[in-house]
Amino acid sequence: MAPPDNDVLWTRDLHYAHNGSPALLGVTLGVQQGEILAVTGQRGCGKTTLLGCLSGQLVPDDGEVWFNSMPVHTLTPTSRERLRRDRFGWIGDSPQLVPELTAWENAALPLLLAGGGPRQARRTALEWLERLDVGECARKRPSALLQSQRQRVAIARALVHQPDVLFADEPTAPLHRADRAQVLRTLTTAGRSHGITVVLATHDAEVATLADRTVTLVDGREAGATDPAACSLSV
Ligand SMILES: Nc1ncnc2c1ncn2[C@@H]1O[C@H](COP(=O)(O)OP(=O)(O)OP(=O)(O)O)[C@@H](O)[C@H]1O
Repeated sequence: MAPPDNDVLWTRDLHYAHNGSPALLGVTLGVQQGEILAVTGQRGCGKTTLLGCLSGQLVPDDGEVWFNSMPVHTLTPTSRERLRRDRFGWIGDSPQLVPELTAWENAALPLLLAGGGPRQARRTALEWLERLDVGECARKRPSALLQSQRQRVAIARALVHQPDVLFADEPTAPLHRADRAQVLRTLTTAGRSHGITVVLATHDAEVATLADRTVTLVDGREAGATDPAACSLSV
């Protein structure tokens, strides 16, 4: 089944189990172009697994994932890798930077991997580092940075190539409370001004207020979604 025209991302009846332990039990949702969608729910409800399936990191056991007209669930590993590199950005709850590279080199990686010129890549990376208040760290390696600075560099790296979709899984987890609002503002402003669709997983209701829409998961299902098996038993 093809996705609705106005959804940039779309899933139908998504199921995923980690080593036999169910994490998603039939999630169906659409995300519109340029929308900021918060995925909320208690710890362990399936947020990270859902983002993993949407972004092509995980292949669902059942169900469909579409990015525009591309069936992500049937792509080869190489095509999924390319899709993730070229069209998606990812921010996790702990920054994974290349230790041998400086902050600006880390931030510029997506542009360099896409074959961009080093001078332009450096300039763009420096602009994002400035925007995220870590411009002064540009020449330092990750080991010389605070955890909160490393996370800002990771966020710059996720945005530097202006992805179509940014997946952010608890992006402010390593930040102090005072830093969170500024980083979230930068993220959402970047999303809105560059037309980037943002899918933001968080268990923090305050963070979710910055989104256009919120989907809540409960035990691997959307809150309010009913278990078809339970329905058929109850009629
Ligand atoms: N690699 C794994 N191996 C086995 N079980 C896993 C694995 N990753 C997640 N799970 C289980 O799958 C379920 C969903 O986990 P997931 O991380 O997607 O939820 P979450 O809502 O993102 O939680 P959190 O807020 O703690 O990150 C949980 O029961 C979790 O224990």
